[in-house]
Amino acid sequence: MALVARVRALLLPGSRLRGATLGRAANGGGAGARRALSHRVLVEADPAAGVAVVKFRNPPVNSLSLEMLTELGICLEKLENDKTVRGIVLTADRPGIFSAGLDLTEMCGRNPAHYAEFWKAVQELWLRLYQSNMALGAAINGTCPAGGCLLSLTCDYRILADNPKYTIGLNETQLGIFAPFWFKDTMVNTIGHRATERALQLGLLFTPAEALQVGLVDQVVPEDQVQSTALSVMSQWLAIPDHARQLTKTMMRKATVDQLLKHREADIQNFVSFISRDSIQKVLQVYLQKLRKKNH
Ligand SMILES: CC/C=C\C/C=C\CCC/C=C/CC(=O)SCCNC(=O)CCNC(=O)[C@H](O)C(C)(C)COP(=O)(O)OP(=O)(O)OC[C@H]1O[C@@H](n2cnc3c(N)ncnc32)[C@H](O)[C@@H]1OP(=O)(O)O
Repeated sequence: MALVARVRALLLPGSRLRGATLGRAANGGGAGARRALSHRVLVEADPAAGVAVVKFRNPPVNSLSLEMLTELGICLEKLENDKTVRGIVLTADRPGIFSAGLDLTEMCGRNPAHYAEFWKAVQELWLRLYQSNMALGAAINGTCPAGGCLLSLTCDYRILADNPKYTIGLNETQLGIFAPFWFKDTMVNTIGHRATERALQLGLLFTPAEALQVGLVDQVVPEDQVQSTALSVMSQWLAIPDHARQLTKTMMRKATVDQLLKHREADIQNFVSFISRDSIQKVLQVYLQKLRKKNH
C-alpha cells in the first residue's frame, strides 16, 4: 500500500490518529509552543525557535512497525510543510529505549505482499529523512539497535545519553540477517568504510564511549541533558542560511540517495525473497522467542 493509502487506513473511523491536532501546549515548551498528538508520535513545536521535537511513543520498545513508520512519515511531511519549522529533533518520549529497530513481527510469518509493503515503508521513511531539507538532530535517550540506529544516522548530528546500558549500532548479523546496502552506505557516510565493515560484519553494538570514539555519535552527555544539548546544537545548525546548508547536505548525500532510488524495486524484491526463506524465518522466530521468553 502506498503512503497515501496507508494514511487513509489510519484515518478511518476508530483510528486514534483521526482528529490529531496541533494546538497550544498545555504545559512545557516556550511561549507559543505547540503540541501535536497522534497515537505513536508526539510533536512539540516551538515556532519561535523554528524547531520541533518529535517523540516516539510506541510501547513497549518503540519498534518501527508499519503503523509507526506511517505515522512518523505523516508527521514529518506535516512538519516539512510548516514554514515555521526549520529543524527537528528526534527522541523517545520515555528514556530507556530510543527505538528497538524494525518491528520483527512485521518480518515473521507474514506473506510476500506484506513484506513488500513493509519494506517500501522503510525505504520511504529513510528517503524522507535522509533527503530532508530541515536540520535533523537525534537526542538518543535510550538503547538504539539496528533500525533505531539507522534513524539516528539519517540525522545531521547525534547526541547520546551517557549510560553504558544504552548501546547503538547495526547489529543485524547477530540476528542472522544483514544490513542492506543503503543502511551500510548511511553508516559509511558517518564513520567511514573500515569502521563500518568491522561494525557490520560483527554486528557491533557500541557503548556510548565506543560510539563517540568511532564517530557514530557527536557528543555523549549526562542523561538529563540529552534533549537540551540537542536543542542547543540545533541553534548552531540553524544559524547557517538554510539554502547554503541544504545545498551542502544534498551534495553530500545525493549519490547515496540516488543508489536507492535507482534500485528501489529490486531492493524490495531482494528483501522479500530473502526474508521469505524458511531458514531466515526460523532464525528470526528463534530470536523473537528468546526476547519473549525473558519476560515469561
Ligand atoms: C534488500 C536487502 C535484502 C535483504 C536484506 C536482509 C535483511 C533485511 C534487513 C532487515 C533489517 C532489520 C533491521 C532491524 O531493525 S531488525 C530489529 C533489530 N532489533 C533488535 O535486535 C533489538 C531487539 N530488542 C532488544 O534487544 C530488547 O528488546 C531491547 C534492548 C530493545 C529492550 O529490552 P527490554 O528488556 O527493555 O525489553 P524486552 O523485554 O526485550 O522487550 C519487550 C517486548 O518487546 C518485544 N520486542 C523487542 N524488540 C522488538 C522488535 N525489534 N520488534 C518487535 N518486538 C520487539 C519483545 O519481544 C518483548 O515482547 P513481549 O515479551 O512483551 O511479548
